[in-house]
Amino acid sequence: MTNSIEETLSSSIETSETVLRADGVGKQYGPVTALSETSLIVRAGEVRALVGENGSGKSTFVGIISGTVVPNSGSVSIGGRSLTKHLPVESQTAGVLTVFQDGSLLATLTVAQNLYIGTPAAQRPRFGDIARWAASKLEEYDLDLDPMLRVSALAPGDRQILEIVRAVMAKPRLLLLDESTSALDASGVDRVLELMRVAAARGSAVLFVTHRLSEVFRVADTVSILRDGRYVGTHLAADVSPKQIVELMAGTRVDMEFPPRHDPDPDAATVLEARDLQGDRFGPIDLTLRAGEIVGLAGADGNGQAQLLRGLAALAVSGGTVTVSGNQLRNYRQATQSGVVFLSGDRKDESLFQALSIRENMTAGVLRRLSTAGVLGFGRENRFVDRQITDFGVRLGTPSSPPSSLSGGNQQKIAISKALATDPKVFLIDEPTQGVDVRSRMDIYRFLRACADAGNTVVLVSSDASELAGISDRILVMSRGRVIEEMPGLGSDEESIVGAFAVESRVVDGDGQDPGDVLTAERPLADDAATSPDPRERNERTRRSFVGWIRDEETIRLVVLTLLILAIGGLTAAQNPTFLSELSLKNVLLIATPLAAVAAAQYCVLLVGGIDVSVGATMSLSVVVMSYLVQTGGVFPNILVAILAAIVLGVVVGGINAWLVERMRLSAVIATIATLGIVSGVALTLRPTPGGNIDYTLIAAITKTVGIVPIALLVLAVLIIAGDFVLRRTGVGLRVRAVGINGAFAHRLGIRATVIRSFAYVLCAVLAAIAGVLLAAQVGIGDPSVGEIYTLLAIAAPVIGGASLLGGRGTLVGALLGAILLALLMTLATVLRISQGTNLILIGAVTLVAMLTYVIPFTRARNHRKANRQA
Ligand SMILES: Nc1ncnc2c1ncn2[C@@H]1O[C@H](COP(=O)(O)OP(=O)(O)OP(=O)(O)O)[C@@H](O)[C@H]1O
Repeated sequence: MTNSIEETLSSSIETSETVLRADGVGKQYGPVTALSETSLIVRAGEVRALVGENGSGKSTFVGIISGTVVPNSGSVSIGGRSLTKHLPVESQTAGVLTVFQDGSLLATLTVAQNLYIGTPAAQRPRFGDIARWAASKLEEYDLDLDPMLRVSALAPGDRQILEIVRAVMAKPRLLLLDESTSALDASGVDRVLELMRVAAARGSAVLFVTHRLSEVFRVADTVSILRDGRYVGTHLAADVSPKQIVELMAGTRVDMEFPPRHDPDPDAATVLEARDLQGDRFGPIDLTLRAGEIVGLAGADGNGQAQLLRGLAALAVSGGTVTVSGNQLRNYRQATQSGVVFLSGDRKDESLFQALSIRENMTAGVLRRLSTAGVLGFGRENRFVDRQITDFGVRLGTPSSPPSSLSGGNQQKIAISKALATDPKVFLIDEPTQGVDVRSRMDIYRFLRACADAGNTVVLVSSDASELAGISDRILVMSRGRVIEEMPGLGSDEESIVGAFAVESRVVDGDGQDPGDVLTAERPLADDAATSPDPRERNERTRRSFVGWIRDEETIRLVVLTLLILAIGGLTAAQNPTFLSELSLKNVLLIATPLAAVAAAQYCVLLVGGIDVSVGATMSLSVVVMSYLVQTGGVFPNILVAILAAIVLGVVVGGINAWLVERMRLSAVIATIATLGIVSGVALTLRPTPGGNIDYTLIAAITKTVGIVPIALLVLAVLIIAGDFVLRRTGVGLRVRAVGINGAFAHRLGIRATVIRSFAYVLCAVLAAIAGVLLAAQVGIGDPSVGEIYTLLAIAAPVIGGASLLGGRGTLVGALLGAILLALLMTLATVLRISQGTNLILIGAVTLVAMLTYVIPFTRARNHRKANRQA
């Protein structure tokens, strides 16, 4: 075998254009060398596999090429164009599209919006045409998905394929796939390999990372190997065997035998018994698990295997019983007390505590064992952690780092070691070797077998049928949420397992039975709903078209909020008819004007996932500045000068906030609390006590009304509606919302998330300073603390209007209505002659009612949808 890539490849891919050239690239994370001196060339039309053990630097290499990781050394060029900025947008412009290990689909956006946002700008349709465009693309790639469906409603396998289709359909120069088949079953893998072939046939260079070596031999022309962050070599796939590749990856001989199985013992003690068990997408199911056995759950993706596994841990169960050693389980707490441990396939959100260190994650389940009289023994803890790291072959920098510093496979090893350390009686594990290299996979199989041999039971779900065949004593094949066949593990193989659920599909296709009875491998449960003639399905469609008619949930919120304002107004008028007088209503709207401006300001940062608690102080400072600049008899008693000064003030304060949050990486709350202090201090220094009369021309201009509505509020309303139009009906708006939904994913998609967030902070401060101008006209004097009460009101108003502190949600109009509602409530003390205290209680209570009004119906609607899907 040769290590010279050029000589090896020139014979096969011959004279094709060089697409990717990486020369000596390296990356260091503190003491960890993730990648060193790696040089690769990939040509047009070539499918290259990149393999290596966990932590060998594959994702780092993919990250460098796609612009998400900045290398410490070396150079990269795409199609002859050097990458110098190392940003996703630069790589994408050069023609690189990447499907990342943990994805980059935005769950709360629709399929169509996700397709749009991940497609290079030059190939995107007009924003108004995205539904039709997406439908035609989905049809072209034979993907049976509703373009208007939210991605969160898709099965994991469908998400993975959607993401790959999105990249392939853009015909990139270089297609990068980082473990893109890890959650796919056999038919899903077939599709992805086919998509790679299509991309290569069209002239793309394809580089894919995988731990499934069978894929290398099915699709790759060439294979490059990394070991411990170093480039080992590149070979023609036809010239090497799986065993050779494994040994090149490990640098040593590797035993690839599954651990030996014993004959099943029918007299072994029952450990877990499930009767009529049912829940989301599965059941009713009867199951008996015995001591010493490993049971595999097989089936096409989305047929209830993962849900049944959760059900056995008493999670999300809607009926039936689970009994462990005679104790009936009512919840997961009881399950864990009875020795049941469930390890989810979602290691990022459910298996590891991301905020804790690797060490804390490893010891979380065994603290009692490592403690004396409730005090953790450091020596014992260190010895335990060191042993686990060695036993599970974890490659890491230091155990005090967070799990995010580990490669994907090493995170999985930590998750498994953490679960096994608790000596589970029943170990329920979803995708145990997802993202794990071949050698470590064998180690994990041995650990699972040892767990069973100790008299416990292991149940695993895996999309890899050969894994189930190799490790399981019994295999339960599931279809449409039921167990349709049981087969012994011994003697089974990938073909016989996949054949068991594929037969179901042939039966349906062949004799035309009701497709609702049996789920096909091609049409899993989640998609099945789209074509089923079930009456509940019709209800769901009617509901969807109703929601479509009134646009969406955000619109429902606006309607509810308007009704709430009218109801409170009506009740107040019934108590005190003078409330409906022109003067009284005008008063409410005047109070609402600066509040609406600062609420819109706050919404700008909330939308992109930030928060600015300095807005009230900025308003105060703006009022103080106005009291000098546009005071009676002053030099510039002019509204334009006032606005200009507010813009300058806002740019300075917002610029500082943006710098602290985006550049210095301070938490938004902490950073803006600091600016709140500084800005308040400046206001107090300029005007230690209230003083300086604001010029009447400014007051008159700002408090002028048309009927009962202040002109300033009308102008604001027009700007707010225009803002919402841009945010919800244009591609620019979608990209801004994407930053709030998931900033990291938006960055991967080539969206300049940092620039957008920085701009949001500046815009927020500018609007807050303008709100200060509006307030100055109302208070008429330079009061240095007049803005204080707006600090919290500015957050409450947009949140009442549907914004989320987590970003990406709500509308500007919602913030406006929230401000009007709060202004209305603030006037009640005078109108209803109630005490300030009672008024505050009322404001709090109505705010809560407003929020609950949204939450309850939507939670019900969600449950209703879920129930329909389960049916
Ligand atoms: N952000 C980070 N901070 C610190 N160390 C990191 C970081 N990202 C990766 N590493 C380290 O760099 C090394 C290479 O990681 P990388 O993710 O490239 O490996 P990989 O080959 O893709 O592994 P896997 O197959 O498990 O996904 C690992 O040891 C990992 O712990």
